[in-house]
Amino acid sequence: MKYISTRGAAPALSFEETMLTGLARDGGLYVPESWPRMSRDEIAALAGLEYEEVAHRVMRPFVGDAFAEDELRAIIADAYASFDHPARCPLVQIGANEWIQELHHGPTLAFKDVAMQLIGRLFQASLARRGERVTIIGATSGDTGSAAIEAFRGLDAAEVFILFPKGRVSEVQRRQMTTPADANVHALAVEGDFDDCQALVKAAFNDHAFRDRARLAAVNSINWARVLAQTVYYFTAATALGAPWRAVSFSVPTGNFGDIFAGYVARRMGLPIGRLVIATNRNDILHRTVQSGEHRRQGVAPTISPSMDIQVSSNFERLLFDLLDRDGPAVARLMDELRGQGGFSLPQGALERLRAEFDSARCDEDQTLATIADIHAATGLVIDPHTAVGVHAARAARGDRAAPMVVLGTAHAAKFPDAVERACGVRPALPARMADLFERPERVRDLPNDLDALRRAVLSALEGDGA
Ligand SMILES: Cc1ncc(COP(=O)(O)O)c(C=O)c1O
Ligand SMILES: N[C@@H](CCOP(=O)(O)O)C(=O)O
Repeated sequence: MKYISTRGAAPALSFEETMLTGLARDGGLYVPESWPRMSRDEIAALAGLEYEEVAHRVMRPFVGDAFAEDELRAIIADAYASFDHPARCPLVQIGANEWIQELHHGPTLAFKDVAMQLIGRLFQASLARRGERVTIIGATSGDTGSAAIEAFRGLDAAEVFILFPKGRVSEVQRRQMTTPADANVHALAVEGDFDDCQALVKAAFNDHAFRDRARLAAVNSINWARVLAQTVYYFTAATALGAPWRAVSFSVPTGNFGDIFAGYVARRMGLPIGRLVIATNRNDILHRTVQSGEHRRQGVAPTISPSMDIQVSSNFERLLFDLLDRDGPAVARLMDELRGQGGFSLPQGALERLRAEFDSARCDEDQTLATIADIHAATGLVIDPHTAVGVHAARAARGDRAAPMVVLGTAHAAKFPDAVERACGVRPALPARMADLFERPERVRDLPNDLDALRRAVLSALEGDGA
């Protein structure tokens, strides 16, 4: 399998090269040159298998011969051994034919661990084989950062720089990033919002001299391997609920559009997904795009679901590539408009295709709090605000009640204790292994929203100069 850039002007790469490269050198995102299909029988055969076996069968066609059969199996097994639930991503019923898929059973209590635990190990194997070292720079609105740090901390082959928006992540999220003592981990608090952090990361990749000097690598969903690993749980949930013999719908709390794009990939592979609901908080660029065809960013508003406080949804570019019949130069023109003029209008055909693939709904702050309270009262479950946005959207866009609706439960409530307590009166506790999080010393450096400052911070850490 080869991977091509959404902007059409970078060389095609193998899976391993794509994973190690991150952003394409023309500024685009890598996607598979075609979507591998699974037959009905192959999908039916996934029902009841261990999560690890499903992961292997779903990902294998994308990985090609980059990793030997046994090596890939061993890496997958090791990655998910770090999860605290035997099903890895279990389903919990919350209503009539309505389910939450809990994706928070990994080490940092958010869905990011599902992919990050795997790609940390894939990177390690690959870099060891090649005798290479990389510098990871990542942007986070709270969860990617801690998952990346957990997956790469202490590794000789990677130096990790995580940019988070200062004052705009929860205290638990911040401490998860600032308390690891490993020398290869650098937490950077940026004066700005998540979009600023992500723009800085992309700008650093687009400075080719710096990128090559520091040997940059990406672990955001810029990296195709992240999205790929996230397609697996759509298969485990859907086959547990009757696919491929009936369609199963998903509601996905959405920010950077990576998690829901993984659902779109599963559908392209043949999984019968009914509705795919984009669930947004007040930062609703994606909902507005589906409603109006205008993809136009506004300022980022802080919310109680901070990990979704995003207005430039990176992976929308991957979808756009398909919506525009894989016309790279056309994607590049629209992305230039987004950067230069703050937005663009979807061409008519593209809007119709978008609406054929996705539903959308927006959830404001009061609705988020009310949903946490409702679910707690009805089921005793304590859900986090991002998951609540997903539940609200699922109910708003439900459609055929005979089709199971799965809400992706993207984080553990204990990451957002203040909002959750306000909503339902219960203050969710961190697991025992994290009980001393608030006593651990923090290590963090402030960073202005400035590319030059980022380059200096990275080079001074790597080379002891340039500061
Ligand atoms: C808890 C949580 N929910 C939802 C999202 C949105 O996911 P995505 O950015 O893949 O759309 C994020 C951030 O990515 C998150 O951390
Ligand atoms: N919500 C994310 C934002 C980054 O998303 P990614 O999937 O591109 O890494 C976060 O919590 O950091």
